[in-house]
Amino acid sequence: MNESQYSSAEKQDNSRYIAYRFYTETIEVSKMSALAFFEAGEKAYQGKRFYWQNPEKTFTLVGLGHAHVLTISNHQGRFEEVKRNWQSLCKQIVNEEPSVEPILFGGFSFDPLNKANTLWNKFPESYFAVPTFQLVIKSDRAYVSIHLITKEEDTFQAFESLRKERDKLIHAAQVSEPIAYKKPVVTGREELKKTSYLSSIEKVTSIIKAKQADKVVIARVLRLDFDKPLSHSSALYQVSKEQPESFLFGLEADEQFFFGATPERLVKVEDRQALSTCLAGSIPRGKTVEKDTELGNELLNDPKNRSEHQYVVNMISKVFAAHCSGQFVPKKPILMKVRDIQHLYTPVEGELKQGSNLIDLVRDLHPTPALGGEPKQSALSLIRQYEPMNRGFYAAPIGWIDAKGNGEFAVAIRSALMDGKKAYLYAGGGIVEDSTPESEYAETWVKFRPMLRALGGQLSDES
Ligand SMILES: C=C(O[C@H]1C=CC=C(C(=O)O)[C@@H]1O)C(=O)O
Ligand SMILES: [Mg+2]
Repeated sequence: MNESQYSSAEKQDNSRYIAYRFYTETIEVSKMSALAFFEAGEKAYQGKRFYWQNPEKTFTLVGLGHAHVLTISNHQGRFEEVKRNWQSLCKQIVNEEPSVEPILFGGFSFDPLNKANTLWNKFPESYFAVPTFQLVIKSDRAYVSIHLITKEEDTFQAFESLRKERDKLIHAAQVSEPIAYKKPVVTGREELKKTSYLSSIEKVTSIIKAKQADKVVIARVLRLDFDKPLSHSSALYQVSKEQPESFLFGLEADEQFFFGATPERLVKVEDRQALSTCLAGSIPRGKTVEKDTELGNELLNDPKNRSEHQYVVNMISKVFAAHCSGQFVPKKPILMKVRDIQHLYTPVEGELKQGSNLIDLVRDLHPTPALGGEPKQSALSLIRQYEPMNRGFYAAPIGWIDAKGNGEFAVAIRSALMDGKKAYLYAGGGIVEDSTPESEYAETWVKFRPMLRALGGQLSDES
């Protein structure tokens, strides 16, 4: 990404935004396919698009073009800066009561202090954008907004041409034929640094046994090669078919594309009600109802998985106690079943205290011990030391916040980075005292499955 194209938030103080005016205009349109709208922006906005849909499918969001970008490289204050910059920008919104709130979408990298070689060269360590064209589909109604953030006083011409462009995009999305996406053709598949991954589990397990940490999540990468570059809308389409009951997300940074279908919510805030998800502890689905129930019960009663899970519950409860009142945490986990895997699941709820907001929760929750470990700082430094890669945005917070402070962030797992004719798939697992490299390795295969099927990368003996 060419830095000079973007305003670096490091240089921005609040006063800087006073010169800006933030114009927004929304129209309601006939319901259309969100993916068709994303696809309609392929030529003009590739590299500057995003896609989001919640698991309930009650909220879909697509962004085309950048009305404003926040890239932050001050890793210590990155959450604060995003929060402050977004709040300042929202103060410049010209419209009194926009019918749809403008939205900031993006994410934070997993660990900006990890200096290992990175594949994520187009992704800044914090990367958020206000889209030029924003499609929101909620309660079965569709809205398209134009956002224009400018210092110019006279916006008449600029707005007129944006309206023309908006109408073209809507038309293209509404009249397009349903796209018959084909499965990509995989020409190669490689497990990167498999030996280092296996030995890092052994090493970390012995560190945990020596009581130097309680839990550490270790992950690995699988590379797929294709005969030609994949279209990003096709990648989203394929993965949505493989794991429909998840958050579906996609974020472009120039020619790189990060996407996935994750079952894990980091945190959602709606009218000051906060909701987080403890999701850790895994077992495959059974082929029959009986086998599936048996495996589910095994997971619910397995001490290793219950301990993996409990670290997450304790940590999220602590963060909620600091930011919320009236928090509710069920005493025992239940099962979350997605297509290939069952997880232990505990929802945590509370009401935001005065002075706390969504980004504060993201800052303090990330990474939960479902992705980092316990204690947090020791786990992060063990990951830096032993995990043979740079996670980039894998396992990191990705999501949106609107001008009223409502929004939702997911944990970007079950995901892949697409880069031309290559895709890098990520999966990991929680290492506790009684983990073994073989069973963790097997667990990552189950986690890779939906993405592998989506991209046509499974071998013939893998379902
Ligand atoms: C780290 C991943 O999953 C986390 C989320 C749910 C269950 C997990 C587990 O059982 O190990 C992991 O903590 C991943 O999918 O890459
Ligand atoms: Mg696990």
